[in-house]
Amino acid sequence: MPFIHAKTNQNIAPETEQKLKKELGRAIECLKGKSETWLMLCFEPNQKMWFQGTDAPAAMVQVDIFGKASDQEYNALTKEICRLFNSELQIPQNRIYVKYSENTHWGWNGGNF
Ligand SMILES: O=C(O)c1cc2cc(O)c(O)cc2[nH]1
Repeated sequence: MPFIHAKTNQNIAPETEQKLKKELGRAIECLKGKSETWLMLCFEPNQKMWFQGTDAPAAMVQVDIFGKASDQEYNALTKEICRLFNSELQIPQNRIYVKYSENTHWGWNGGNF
């Protein structure tokens, strides 16, 4: 049950949002055992964001997972996320942060996994 929460100061057109949704559903498979089946997404476009003193295109992508993944898996996912946000939203890869959180407790449907 991963959760990807992406904030950006760029607009996201409806067709781009669909593409991001589809591609992130594939990218999450970089993490062993994760898939679109349990993936929740949240896009927050048009945010007021500054990085390194400028409001040039930037993104903050937070990935929450239940359990753990390896450094290699995280590196592969960061590569995919940066490639995707660059190709779809024209955000330079050096203006994209990707942050990971591993969670031991995750609730769903009235109970915890
Ligand atoms: O996506 C995951 O991290 C995930 C899905 C899933 C389903 C399930 O029934 C479990 O017991 C664990 C679990 N993790």
